[in-house]
Amino acid sequence: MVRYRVRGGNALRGTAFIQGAKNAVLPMIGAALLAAKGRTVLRNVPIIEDVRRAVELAEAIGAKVELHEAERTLVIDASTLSSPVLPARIARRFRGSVLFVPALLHRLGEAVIEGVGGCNLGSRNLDFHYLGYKRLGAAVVEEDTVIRVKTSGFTGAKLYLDTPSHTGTENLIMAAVLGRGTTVIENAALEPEVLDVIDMLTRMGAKISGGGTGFITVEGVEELAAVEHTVMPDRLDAGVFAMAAAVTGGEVNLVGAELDHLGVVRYKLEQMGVEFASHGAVLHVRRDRPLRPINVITDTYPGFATDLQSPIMTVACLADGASYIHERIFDGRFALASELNKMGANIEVTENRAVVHGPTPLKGTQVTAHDLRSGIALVLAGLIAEGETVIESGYLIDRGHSYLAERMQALGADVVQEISPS
Ligand SMILES: CC(=O)N[C@H]1[C@@H](OP(=O)(O)OP(=O)(O)OC[C@H]2O[C@@H](n3ccc(=O)[nH]c3=O)[C@H](O)[C@@H]2O)O[C@H](CO)[C@@H](O)[C@@H]1O
Ligand SMILES: C=C(OP(=O)(O)O)C(=O)O
Repeated sequence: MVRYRVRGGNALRGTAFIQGAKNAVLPMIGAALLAAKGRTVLRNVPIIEDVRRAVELAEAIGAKVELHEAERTLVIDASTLSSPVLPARIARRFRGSVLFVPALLHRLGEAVIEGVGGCNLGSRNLDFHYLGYKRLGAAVVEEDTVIRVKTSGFTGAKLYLDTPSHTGTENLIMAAVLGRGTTVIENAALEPEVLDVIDMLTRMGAKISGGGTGFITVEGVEELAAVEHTVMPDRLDAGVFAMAAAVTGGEVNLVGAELDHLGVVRYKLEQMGVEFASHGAVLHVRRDRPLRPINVITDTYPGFATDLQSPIMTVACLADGASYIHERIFDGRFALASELNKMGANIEVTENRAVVHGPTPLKGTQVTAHDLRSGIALVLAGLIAEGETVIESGYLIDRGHSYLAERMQALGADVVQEISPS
């Protein structure tokens, strides 16, 4: 059992190093498995639980993987891929497991999906993935809780997504890259992580155009080579550290953070009174005035990232007036509200809308992280609460944020990770 203990009251000051992006490295591990020869080297890998699960899953299907934690480097040899089964005991622990399917289909002609994990945010369908595989020439059979996908080779087709799914776009691109002929994907996701994955696949030899336009064309190629690639910075980690400075009235330098990747999140924080200044690869963030309330509507990139909706709910608890939050991506992403209310917040939730009545002083208590981002949002609440906040399960936070306690402590925060036998 992992828990975080946070004692509030310190304004954060100093330098934080932004980790590599979870939502880029996971599809990149899936992409590395497409290379039948050679060794892929991924740099700037975040040392998070999801990466550890991805390593276990890659090993379970026969790849040889080395995770060099101190060097934040993964070395992947996928030439030995041998099993099409994505075992439930690993795959159900993280969402990124779904990104291994295209490589299994190309390399072994079959993928057996015993389950897919990820944050519990309401319905998280995969129909766009399966419909896409079918249009490209696969058979998809559902047997109880197991889904079997089989193909004797993909042929290019015209695909569309009802909404621009992040992993859906990545998976259909990875399905098309080694297919015969041309595939067009309409209404594709625009997230920076998707573009970084396209960049890596392109260097592997894939022919992909239109990334970032919503309309992607893929010309199939015969084979892909193993390459070295540096994972982009994690915009969600950067957003969280910016909000940690915001809630505590602090001033931090975020090394490696890209202001452009924050999209609308940047403008919403500025409206609240947070200041940003880019100095090359260092993003300076500070807040030295009362926070103003805000309206947030989550959307796909460059809209307000749903993964930062929970953290900004904590920031809104400090704002002088009522903030409105409309969650449009997931139908069950407000479990945080009742946890913040236990700490003294005043948040009303009606379906997918929340009103945060600020400012309310927060008091430390025992709270539950229902998912990764509600967990980190409770850490932010702990930073400004009176007394001690204890957050369980810390594992969910560790799924997506590396060395959290150490990086917070370097800024002067009192955050401790505690591991005890469960
Ligand atoms: C590993 C990873 O990259 N995770 C991210 C990814 O998740 P993920 O890729 O799972 O999220 P999607 O973009 O696919 O899902 C967004 C919405 O589309 C719906 N949908 C999606 C696919 C599908 O086939 N059918 C369907 O209806 C989902 O139910 C959900 O309501 O994007 C999310 C939205 O930015 C982020 O919160 C996650 O951090
Ligand atoms: C929803 C998230 O992740 P996943 O898709 O991996 O569950 C997240 O990172 O907030």
